[in-house]
Amino acid sequence: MAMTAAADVPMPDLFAAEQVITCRDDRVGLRAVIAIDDTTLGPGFGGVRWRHYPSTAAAVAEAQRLARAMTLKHALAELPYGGAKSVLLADRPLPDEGSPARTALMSRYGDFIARTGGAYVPGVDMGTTMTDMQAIRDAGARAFCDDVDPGPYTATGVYAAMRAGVRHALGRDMDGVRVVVQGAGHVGANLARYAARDGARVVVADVDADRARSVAEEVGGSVTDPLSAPTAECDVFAPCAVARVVTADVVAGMRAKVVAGAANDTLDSPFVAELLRRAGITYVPDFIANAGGVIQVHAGQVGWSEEELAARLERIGDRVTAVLEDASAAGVTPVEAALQVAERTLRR
Ligand SMILES: NC(=O)c1ccc[n+]([C@@H]2O[C@H](COP(=O)([O-])OP(=O)(O)OC[C@H]3O[C@@H](n4cnc5c(N)ncnc54)[C@H](O)[C@@H]3O)[C@@H](O)[C@H]2O)c1
Repeated sequence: MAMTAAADVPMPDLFAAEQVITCRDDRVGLRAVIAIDDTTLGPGFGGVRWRHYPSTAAAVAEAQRLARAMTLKHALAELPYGGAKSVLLADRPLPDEGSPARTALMSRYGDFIARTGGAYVPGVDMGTTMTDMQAIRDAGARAFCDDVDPGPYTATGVYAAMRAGVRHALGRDMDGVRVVVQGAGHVGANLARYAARDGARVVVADVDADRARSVAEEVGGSVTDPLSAPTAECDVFAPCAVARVVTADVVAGMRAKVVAGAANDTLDSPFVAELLRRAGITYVPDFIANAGGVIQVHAGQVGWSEEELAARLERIGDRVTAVLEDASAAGVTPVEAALQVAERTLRR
């Protein structure tokens, strides 16, 4: 995810989402935007992001874009949730976690969320924590705040997606496949472990050199520098760090045959999907591959056993196979094929 403020943007079409709600309370320093993209499949579930935005328009645009992505993610993961997201505008330094000022702000935000009558269900996203969700819940709103790190579940789903991509593109299993993992964090480190366990040759890139080295040593792999990771010599590039790393320039120099990772918004623009297709590189859409975290949240809500959860995570691989086959048959990008599946699910 981009950590810098997005460039300023024009105010988006507010009617592109089912509902866009602004919330303000100067007494606690709250300014927020809730975007509920689509509730066809259920209540709009999506995290609360807290960061600085250059303008209200930029905040609304990000909330709407991320809410749409959640709609697609839930539809493709066959989860009974709609898509939503909210952003808190960090106009001044954030109160410390657990401080009375932060609790007051989150509690007030919980009042606003409760007013949606359950149409918006928040969870943790960049800048917010389980403690924040608890304060929102204490104010009477529904919020997902199980104290479980979703990273390993997301990694399990991404790995199922990667195996499906490799099978489709290269007709082989993971033994001996060269995988570059960009970002050795909660998802990437686990992904590296899973791939290495199956005999893949793993290369790790992270801006935190110590972290990259330690994960590489653990999995018997090697390290490459973060800047050249997307174009490194390999079979699979797995972006698990920041957004929009696959640009037109990267595609021109890319040597991987498969791109499969966790990073939301992996592609710099929709057209990059077409460039990848033309270059013969199989792109596994991020919003299918990285659904393991939300699947785990749902498992906690409905009480799935670990076995049931594991089976649901593996199903991500089946979905990837179906989408890649559809895309090949129709001569379209996997993103287009996936959007068609989502549209069919939403119109059912
Ligand atoms: N955690 C989840 O369950 C989950 C679910 C869906 C999507 N995602 C997405 O997956 C990605 C990884 O998530 P995470 O939870 O592992 O994050 P994380 O913060 O735990 O790890 C990210 C890692 O990337 C490294 N990094 C940052 N910038 C980098 C760069 N330019 N090049 C190389 N390394 C860089 C960081 O040092 C860190 O080690 C994010 O884009 C996130 O939005 C995560």
